[in-house]
This record gives sequence, C-alpha cells and structure tokens, in this order.
Amino acid sequence: MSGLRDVARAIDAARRGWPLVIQGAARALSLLPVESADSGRLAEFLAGGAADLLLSAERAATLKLGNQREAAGGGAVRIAHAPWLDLDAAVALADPARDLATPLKGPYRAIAPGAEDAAGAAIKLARLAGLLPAFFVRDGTTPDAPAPGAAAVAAYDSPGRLVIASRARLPVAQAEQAEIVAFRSADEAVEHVALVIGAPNGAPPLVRLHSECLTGDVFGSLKCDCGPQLDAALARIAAQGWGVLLYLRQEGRGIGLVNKLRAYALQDQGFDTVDANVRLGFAIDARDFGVAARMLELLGQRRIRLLTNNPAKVAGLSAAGITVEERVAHAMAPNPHNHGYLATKRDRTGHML
Ligand SMILES: Nc1nc2c(ncn2[C@@H]2O[C@H](COP(=O)(O)OP(=O)(O)OP(=O)(O)O)[C@@H](O)[C@H]2O)c(=O)[nH]1
Ligand SMILES: [Zn+2]
Repeated sequence: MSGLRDVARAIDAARRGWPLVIQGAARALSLLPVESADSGRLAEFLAGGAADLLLSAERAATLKLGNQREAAGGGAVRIAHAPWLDLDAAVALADPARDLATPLKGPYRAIAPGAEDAAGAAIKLARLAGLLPAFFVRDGTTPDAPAPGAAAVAAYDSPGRLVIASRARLPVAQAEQAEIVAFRSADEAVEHVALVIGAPNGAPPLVRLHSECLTGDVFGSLKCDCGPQLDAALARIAAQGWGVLLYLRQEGRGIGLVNKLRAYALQDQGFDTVDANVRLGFAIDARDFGVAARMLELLGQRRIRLLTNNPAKVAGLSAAGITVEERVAHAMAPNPHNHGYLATKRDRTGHML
C-alpha cells in the first residue's frame, strides 16, 4: 500500500528535520517539526511562504492558547505567524522543559487549523516519530516532500496486517518451558513479542499485557512498578502452568522513550505523570490495545484471564473481540520513589489499586 509507504517516509523525514506534507480531504498542509528543525531548515521552509505553528490541543490548553472549540476535531491548534514567532520562540512553545523558567513572548493568536484531518494526522505522526507534537505549518504542498494522506496516517498503526514472523523455544529463568513469538507488521517498524509459557490445557490462559519500559524493565527503575510487575507476571503465569505475556513496544504509554524522559524531567519539577504527559502535548495514555487483541487472535486465544489493574486494558481488549473472563489484580508493593506515581494511577486514571 503506497499510502503507508508515504507515512513511513514522512515519519523518517520528521525525525531528520525535513519538511513533509499531509494531504487532507480538502487541503494539504506543509509541515516542519519544531524539535528537529534548525535555522537553516527553517529558512528553507519559510522560502515557500510564511509559516504558522501547529500545536497539539493538550499543549495549547496548557499554554492557555486556543480553546476547546478550536481543538475540537483535529486535536490541534494553529498559532498565527508573528514577527516574534522565531525558532527560539517556537521551541519554547513546543518544549515544556523551560515553562517555569522562561516567560512566553507573544502575544500569540490561535486560528482554526484549516485542514482538521491533516492537522490531527500531523500530531499523531509526531508521536509515531517520538517527537514533540509541534510543527511549523503552512497551507499547500512542498516539492519533493513525502505527502501521505491524513487517512493513511490515521490507519498507520492499525493491527490488521500484523503476522507472526518467527517463533522459537526460549527457556527463561522463571519458566523452562516457554516459547517466544515475534510479530511483524508490514506497516510499522516496531516488533511486538509474546512469551508463551507452558502448554494449552483447555482453560483460558492467564495473560499479561506489558508495555515496554526501558527504565523499569532493564535498569530496575524505582519510579514505576513495571519491573516488579514483569517479574511477578512471569512467575504467576509459570505457577499456573499456562499463559501468555505480551511485550508491547509501547514505551512510555505510547509516546516513546525520549518523550517519557521529558515527562520524568517534568515530574522532577513537581508535575504528576498525568499532567506531565498533557504538558508535553500528549494524551494521558496514547496506547491502543487493539494490537494486543490481534496478537492473542494470532495465538488462537480469544478467551483469557487478564493480569491488570487498568480497566482500559480490559475495555480495549473487549472492544477488539477478546473475552476477558476474569481480571486478576496485579498490584505490587509501593516503594518511596513510586508511591506518588501509584497514587496518581489510582486517583486519576482509574487503576484499581
Ligand atoms: N508517559 C509516561 N509513561 C510512563 C510513566 N511511567 C511509566 N510509564 C510507562 O507506562 C507503561 C506501563 O504500563 P503497564 O505496566 O502496562 O501499566 P498500566 O497501564 O498502569 O496497567 P497495569 O499495570 O496493567 O495495571 C510503560 O510503557 C511505561 O514505560 C510516566 O511517568 N510517563
Ligand atoms: Zn515503568
């Protein structure tokens, strides 16, 4: 599908600081990501015409720019160009790291994004590229820039084309009888993985959906509960004799490692995990559990028992056709560093803790 190839090229361009185009149903937007731009790239981009700034609705709301009406639909707010809206000012609008230190320039004026579908797709594309959701933007196309349609961006990470790419026996410390299964999609670069423990015994498998957390899974971070949850899930599945751990490549609840570390830096300034995500311009939780449902289907498991405290995982799987016969609580003892994080999950994101 050439549309998906154009999305992949656009993600690559965004990471490299090259311009890209998103074709909306009514009109196209030319875009240059604020994070990866430099003054030379910006000057080239501006040679095509004056550029406004596109921010996610969450970031605009944090800055008290724009309002719900403007944010409705596309999930993006466009800030009209002004002489003082240079690269430095754009970085200050995009990156919350300096929010408390530097007062905003301005005044800034929010205008309608123009092509709401393309604007919303741009915000999603920034997340897929692991970049801050902020672009220099102008109407129309740019020669030689990748130009996916907004609909292709929206469909980009849908799990329909996921297949099992490879599987092999993998004895692990917690379970000698285990098999690793790698999944691949023609559309996406990331590879999700399942660890199937034991052998089907007729009962619904005990399943854990684990979203990637480099800091917790590899370094034993005490800021979250991911590492202990991963270990405990493997132990509990092994004790049952049969089950599946899905290792989902959804680092930082889907915003990527760099953006998660930005969220951690904001947490060091006193914001909680929810407010940090929103301040960066992202949804509180950017994950879609449809991919997990597809993995379970490919493994032939449509009825499961799910280890989680997160009702959104149960709802996401159910909406995608998986029957969750039982939710099995999976709470870990808190430590002094993750106590606040766990309290926020309980109080603000509906976790049953
Ligand atoms: N953006 C962001 N992501 C975080 C933060 N702390 C942990 N994460 C990520 O959150 C995800 C943790 O997901 P899960 O272990 O599936 O936990 P959960 O959604 O709380 O649900 P259960 O553990 O199943 O109850 C991982 O991708 C972590 O990288 C944070 O402060 N900010
Ligand atoms: Zn973690």
